[in-house]
This record gives sequence, C-alpha cells and structure tokens, in this order.
Amino acid sequence: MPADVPELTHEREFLAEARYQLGRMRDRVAALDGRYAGDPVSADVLEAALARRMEQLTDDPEIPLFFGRIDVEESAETFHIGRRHVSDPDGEPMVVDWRAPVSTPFYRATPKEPMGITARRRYGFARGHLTGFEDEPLTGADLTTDGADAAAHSEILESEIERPRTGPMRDIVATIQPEQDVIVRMPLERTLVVQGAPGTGKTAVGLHRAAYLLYAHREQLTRRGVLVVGPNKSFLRYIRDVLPALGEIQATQATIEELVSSHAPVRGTEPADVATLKGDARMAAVLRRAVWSHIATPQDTLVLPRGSFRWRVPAYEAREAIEQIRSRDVRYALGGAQLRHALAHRVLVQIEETGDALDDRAWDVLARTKPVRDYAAAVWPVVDPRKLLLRLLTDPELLAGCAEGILSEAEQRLLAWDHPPRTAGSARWTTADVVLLDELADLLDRTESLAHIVVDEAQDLSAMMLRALGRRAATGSLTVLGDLAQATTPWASSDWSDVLGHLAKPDGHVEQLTAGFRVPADVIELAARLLPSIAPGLEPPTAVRRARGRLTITTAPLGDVLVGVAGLEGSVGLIVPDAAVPHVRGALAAADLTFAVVGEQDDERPGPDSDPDDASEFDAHLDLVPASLAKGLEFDHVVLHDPAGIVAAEPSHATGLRRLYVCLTRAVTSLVVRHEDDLPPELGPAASA
Ligand SMILES: Nc1ncnc2c1ncn2[C@@H]1O[C@H](COP(=O)(O)OP(=O)(O)OP(=O)(O)O)[C@@H](O)[C@H]1O
Repeated sequence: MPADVPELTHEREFLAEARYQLGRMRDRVAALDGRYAGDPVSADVLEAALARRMEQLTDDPEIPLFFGRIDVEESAETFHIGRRHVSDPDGEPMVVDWRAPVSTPFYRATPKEPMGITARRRYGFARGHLTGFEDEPLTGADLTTDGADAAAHSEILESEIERPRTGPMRDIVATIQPEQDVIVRMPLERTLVVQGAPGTGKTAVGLHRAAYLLYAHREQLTRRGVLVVGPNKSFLRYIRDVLPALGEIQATQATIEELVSSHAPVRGTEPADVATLKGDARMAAVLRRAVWSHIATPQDTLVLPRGSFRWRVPAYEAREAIEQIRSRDVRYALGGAQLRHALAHRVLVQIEETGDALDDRAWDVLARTKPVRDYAAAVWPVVDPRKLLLRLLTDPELLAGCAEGILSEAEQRLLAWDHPPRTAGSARWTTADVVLLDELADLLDRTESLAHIVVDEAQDLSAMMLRALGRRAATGSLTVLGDLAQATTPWASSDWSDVLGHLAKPDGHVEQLTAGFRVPADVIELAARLLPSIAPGLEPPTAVRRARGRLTITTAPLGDVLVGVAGLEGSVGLIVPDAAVPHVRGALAAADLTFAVVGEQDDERPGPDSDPDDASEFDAHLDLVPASLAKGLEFDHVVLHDPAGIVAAEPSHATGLRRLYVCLTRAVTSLVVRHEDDLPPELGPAASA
C-alpha cells in the first residue's frame, strides 16, 4: 500500500464529507411527511417508501461508504464506488452505487480492455476507518508487463478474500470478480444456471444479482416480487444479512417447503423411492388427467324456468360448449365459470329471439341461477386439490385410470398409501405431496408469477419442485445456482438442461464459475479425489487463496482434536453424521465447551416480542453441524468427524460420497478429518496413510 500521506489525508477528508452528505440526505427524507399525500392510501404508500428510503440511507460507521475509485479517461472525472449513492447539495454524485452502469469498469476493466478508465483504486479499511489505498494503472506509461496482471496481485483484494469468516455470510461487493460481475449484471429477461464447484461464489453472486436487478428494475421488481429460495431454514439464516447490507430489504426468502405449504402443512415423511416417484415429471401428466377426468359428458337438457317460460339448452349444445372451452386450454376452474356463461348465453340468445333486449348484467344473472349452476357443477364439478390427491393415493382404480401408459403397475402400487387417512384434513402430507398439491392448484387456477427467483442448491430439487418454481416465474426469470457434484437427494438432477426444461425455460443458458474463494488447495485436492466417482465430467475449482491450507487426517480422540482448534481465530464447524449429534453434543457439554447446534433454531417459532436480530447459530465460535445441514455453509476451521458414517447414512453409496464431498469443502483455512473406521476408499490410499 503506498505511503502517499497527503493523498491518504485527502481521501479521508473526502470520506468524512461523504458521510456528512449522507447524513444530510437522511435528514431531508426524515423531514418529508407522508401524511400530506392526497388520500390515506397514497399516504400509507408514501410513508412506507419514506421508511424504506430512511433505512437505505442509514450510515453504519463500520461499513465503508466506498471501497473503490475509477478515473475516467475522456472526462478526467473520478468516481468513488460504494454500496449506495451519495450526492452533494447540488445533486453531483460523491459516491456512485456499485450497481450503476458507470461502476461496471471498476469490476471488469483490464489493461487489455480498459473500458474508458485510466486507473482503478482500491481502499483498505479497518472497522470503517480508511487505512490505505492501492492504485492499479490500466493505461499509459505506468503500465509494465507486470501491471497487466496487477489485479491478481492486489494485496487489498487478497486480504479481503483471506479475511477470517465469522458470523453469517457477508457481501462481496468490493471484490466481485469479472466473471462473477458478468453474471450479476446479466439482463433481467435471461434465465441462467450458474454451475460451480464448492466455494466459487455461486450464492454470493446470486444474491448480488438480486440486488443488482432490484436496482436496475426497481419499479417492476418491487411490484411483482423477488424471491430467494434456499435448501433449509438454517441456510436462509446464514445468508439473510447479505441483501439488507446492500440496502435491499424487499426480497423474500423461503425454502421450497415454505413456498408450497400454504396448501397443507407438511407433517409426514416417506421412503426415498416413494418421494422420488412423486417428484418425477410424469406425475404432472397423471395429475392433469386426474383433474380433467372430472368432466362428464352432458346427457340431459338444461331447463331454466323464467317467468312463465321454460328455456332449454339441449345436451348436444352443452357438449359443444365444453369442447370449445377445452380447446382454449384454460385452467380448470376458469373453464367451469366459462361453461356457466356459455350455457347462460344460449338461453340469452333464445330470450332475445323473442324480442326481449337484455344486457350483460342479465347474462351474468342467468349464469348465476341455480339451474345453470347445478347443471354446470354436475358436468364440470368443482375439484378440491387435497381431496383429489387423497383419492389418487388411496383408490387404485382411480390412479390406474389416470396413470395408464404413464406409470407402471409397480409404480402405481408404490404410490398407494399403506394406512389411508380418513379425511384430507387428517392426512400426514409429505413435502413431495404438498408439491403435488401445488401442481394441482395450478391446474385449477393459474399461479401468480413473480418478476425474478434466485434458487440456490438447485441440483437437489425434483422435477416437480422445479415446476413449482418455474410456474412462479412464468412471466419472469430465474437465476439457478448449483453444483451437480453436490447433489445429495435421491431425486436430484444430473443435467442442467433437464432442470431448465422442468422450469419451462428451455432457452436459459449455463454459466460456469471455476475460481474457488473458499477452499484452500490442499483441501480441494483431497475432496477432488471423489469427483471421478460422483460427477465424472466436472473439474475441481482452482483455489484463489494464497495459503494452501492445513489438512490433517487423524484417528486421535475427538476431544483432543477440539482442544486443538478451540483457540484458533475464526469460526469452527464440527460436522458429524446426523445420528451422532446427540452423542457429540453431550460430549461437548461435558467438556464445558460453548457451542450452537445448526438447525436448532428451526423449531423456535418467533414470538411477538422476539428480535429478528437475535444472535443466530452463526454467531457462535463453535458450531455443531449435522452433515445434512452443512450444504452452503462455511467455517474457518472444520473438524469432520466420522466420514464413513456420513457416507453410510445416505440411501445410496453415490449419494453418501456426494454428501462427504459437500462436508469436505466447507473449510476456509484448516480441515481435520477425524475417523475411527476406515476412510472411504474413493478418498485414495494417501488419505488413509
Ligand atoms: N469475489 C469474491 N471476493 C471475496 N470473497 C468471495 C468472492 N466470491 C466468493 N467469495 C467468498 O467465497 C465464499 C464462498 O462463496 P459462496 O458460498 O457463494 O460459494 P458457493 O459456490 O455458493 O459454495 P457452495 O457450493 O459450497 O455452496 C464466501 O465466503 C464468499 O463470500
């Protein structure tokens, strides 16, 4: 870092002035009053907008107001780049938002393609205090051959990447890399899949893309909604601070289960083969048939008494009306309403032929008369998703009729419930069932579409789950994040084009991230030994961390291993087979160690007085992590206990190895693999040496 003291002083003064101006902007918003809006509704909307704006303008002295600067060649202007826009009283920008188009060269310019800037500056901060800066020339005489590669040697960049990981995930806005920035700023209309090995920044990039899109298409996205879908609640707690730190509080976060559980609460579990079949895309065709099989062929004449007349619609006309409606490919419930109107219209025409002039209101009234409603309900009955699914899973004859030519007889038997519940209300629905209910609900009534969905760990979703997401982005787009090598569900995908097909976005395309920001080289090399067995086509990431990391494989007692890591700086994750959690937890408590158990907050329902900022499991120095919840998380130091047990806990060996791959790739600085049983042979002979 250069010791250019006057320049550093100048930059500090600029920072102080920018902070002052941010305070002024906040004061100005605080002085505005939503109550002066024209009407109460506008006042509410305005008050809410002002509150949001106030939140966006909050100045946290610990968070640097800017982290970079670019010098523009043509105008000779300089722009400081930060998390939010700050302007002076004349409206001139002092700090530009990292998402503004003018900031793009900060992330992407290279000496080969300087994008109109002559230099890039990066700032170093310690607890909000500006400690130094680093200049990188992009054009001109200063540019040596070494300079061409300066980005790779930026000390500030490296120390940011190497900074110890404590607490929940944080933003990477100061150090987004060019290939990541391309993904972040991809146009809204594009659905894309980001495939990347562990620690390549998929989650970080997906969240920054959400923040970028909210900035670039604020009105559209706020109106139609942005959703972030993660694999489980502890993962969502792990990432929940990233968007607010970027000033974005308007994206909803949910697990797939939370998303569909409005149809029925999930209370049951089932064998993997049953859940896998229920997640198969063929189930969509079975359900479609089940819904539409309700329509009967009209045999009777509709008779509608009105005054002294009895108007009639013969059965063949009702049949014609049904055929016409079905040819329009409408949702089932809308079709029912259209049938009532079609029948009423035929009566209306007859009435008009007698010389009576009727208007649209009369048409509506006719459609709502009891004879019309009863007739339509008999041939186009109302369908209740839960009752229908219950019947399908308990009535082999009905299922056979709907699944003929789609599911084999053995598959149909697999779906049948052993102990049928008496009513749909008392059924112990599983996650896969509730996803089927979501499909049924959409066959009846179109699901509302959001503007954008970011879905993480997407490789683990079944075809039916993907369909549930796809329909929520029918008129929007998705950012799909995942790694095929980390697929650990029996229904996981092995091909991204299948995923795009199930999402109904076949034109989406796949981007790859290959630079690994988390896992040090020695640890990657060990984990990568599993790749030929679990995902033969995929390459391991290239570690960008300077340190090669510390890897220890030991049979020492767990207590000794923990004593070894307890005093280290940064977070410690003790990953164990799920079944070992109670035992290890007891041992940790007996040893008087302070720790949190990942996933345990899931059962705590937030009460009216609970503070959303309450410390989460990720604020603890030591976390006990059930292997099934390790996905997506990271710790400075990982102790992986009983790898063979982690593999054996999964329904198949291949899935077990993938789970192990996930657990091996959580470490930022050091990994201790602690085992008593033999290590899985796929880890190679050297590992057991
Ligand atoms: N450009 C970057 N600069 C600094 N840190 C980064 C950058 N990109 C990613 N990281 C960090 O690398 C770590 C891994 O990122 P992230 O969790 O997004 O990876 P991932 O690909 O989703 O991993 P996994 O597949 O294991 O879920 C995080 O700590 C993240 O902040």
